[in-house]
Amino acid sequence: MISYVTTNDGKVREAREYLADVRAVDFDYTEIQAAELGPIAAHGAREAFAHVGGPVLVDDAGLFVDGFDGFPGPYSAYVEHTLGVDRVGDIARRRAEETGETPRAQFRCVLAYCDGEGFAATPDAVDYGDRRGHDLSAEDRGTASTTDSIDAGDVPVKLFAGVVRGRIVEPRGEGGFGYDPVFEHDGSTLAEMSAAEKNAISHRGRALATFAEFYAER
Ligand SMILES: O=P(O)(O)OP(=O)(O)OP(=O)(O)OC[C@H]1O[C@@H](n2cnc3c(O)ncnc32)[C@H](O)[C@@H]1O
Repeated sequence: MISYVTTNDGKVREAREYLADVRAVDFDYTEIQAAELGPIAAHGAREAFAHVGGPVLVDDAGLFVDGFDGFPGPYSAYVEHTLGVDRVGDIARRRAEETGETPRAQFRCVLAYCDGEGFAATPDAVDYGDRRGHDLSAEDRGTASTTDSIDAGDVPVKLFAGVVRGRIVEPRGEGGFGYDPVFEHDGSTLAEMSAAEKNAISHRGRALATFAEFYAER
């Protein structure tokens, strides 16, 4: 049984489509300040593992707007709760109008898995999947996933990353959660998609699919 450690029900709904053997655990782990999602998720996974005492998955995600050098990125939750999704969308679109650029963005998700055991390969560098995402950016249709491991610190953690590219639009749709209404991928906002449609292309869906493969073999 894996404990999916989050306070966000939307994440758990999406995770259940990939993992039968999962329970939601509402544990508020420390979110360290970092420019990237990987270290935040890894730190959270170690803390959650110490709390739960069994296999845990911590999910750190964010919206990275191209014209803002990736902001709000790791601060997406804070910005959602302070500015709000609609205002983030307004600002991104207004800036794009001024510069004549398309308001491109990407969602990234990093899942950090920890079960107290080691992993076979543990390279130092953590790849969040954005390189591959950028390769596909021309049509705003790219999705990608990667895996990596980091063993800095006492307990090994394995990371699974996913990315989806798209553009910021006026809010549309009732589904999903968070920034989904203002993020369009291939003609639909994520909030206009069913959970299965979103999972098929989303940052979290890619990361979960890669994790599910790994877990099935473990
Ligand atoms: O930390 P936990 O408890 O898991 O829950 P959280 O909602 O605070 O999650 P994050 O720290 O990962 O913050 C991510 C922010 O990005 C948003 N977000 C994450 N995944 C998303 C998705 O698939 N679609 C839209 N918004 C998403 C989410 O609403 C938050 O504002």
